Amino acid sequence: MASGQEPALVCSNVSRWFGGLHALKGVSVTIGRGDIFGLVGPNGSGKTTLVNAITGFYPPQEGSITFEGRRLNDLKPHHIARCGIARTFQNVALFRGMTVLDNILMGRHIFMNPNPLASLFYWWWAQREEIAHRRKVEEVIDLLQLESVRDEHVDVIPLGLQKRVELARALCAEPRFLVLDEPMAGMNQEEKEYMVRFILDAQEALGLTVLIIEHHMDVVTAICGRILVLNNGAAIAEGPAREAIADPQVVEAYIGKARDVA
Ligand SMILES: Nc1ncnc2c1ncn2[C@@H]1O[C@H](COP(=O)(O)OP(=O)(O)OP(=O)(O)O)[C@@H](O)[C@H]1O
Repeated sequence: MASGQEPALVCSNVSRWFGGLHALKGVSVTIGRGDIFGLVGPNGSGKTTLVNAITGFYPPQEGSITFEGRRLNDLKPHHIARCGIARTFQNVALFRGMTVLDNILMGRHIFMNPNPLASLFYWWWAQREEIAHRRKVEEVIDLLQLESVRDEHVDVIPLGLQKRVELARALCAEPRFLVLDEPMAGMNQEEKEYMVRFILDAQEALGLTVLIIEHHMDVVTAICGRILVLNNGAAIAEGPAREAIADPQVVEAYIGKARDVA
């Protein structure tokens, strides 16, 4: 984090085990407000596990995670979402059989307060709430240029667009901190370039802090200020993207994995 910058998220000595597997080994990192921060490492190095710890899916068993000064360790994922953290998933996790519009609208669920009695007596209030949700959804559809597919079923649109719909759904939760788990996975070059543009546009327009897991190093160096590199659950390098990627330990971690696979 740059000196004088305010921290958004602080992980201190975060550890997580799955049975006998030590998947995160005392990882510490501070992410500054407004940064696009990269999380990098070979397959199985613990990137998604760290994201799952931050978002409450698999809370850390040791260490602490704070967001804007508030401890997240004991909060459920939906409470963490209400604190202002939204995420997308490594494998597209959209509601099949539903349209693009309905999927994006689901991003508003953290603000919905389903109380049938209140809705009956205060129909005008419920209606006003519905209009506010729709307005936010339309804003995001505009920002991510999804107008032409809004009424399509998500099952029939290309993967690149499905990933953009997931991003739209996350943005509808009005996060201040956005976690993207491999948003470019499976995309061709053109789709990747579009996605990079939309992430940068969203970050700038909405003043977000972004944590992004990414395997494409060209993307990492293009959009991330700082990165953390994990290997076998441990942090092996942290710093400005180009410098950290060139660190001999990082080069060895990637070459070592390639050797194991060959
Ligand atoms: N829910 C789980 N139950 C058991 N083991 C898990 C679970 N989640 C992750 N792991 C294990 O923890 C280790 C780290 O996995 P993780 O998914 O965090 O790696 P990653 O760096 O995100 O990998 P990739 O780049 O392949 O997505 C792996 O050995 C994985 O098999």
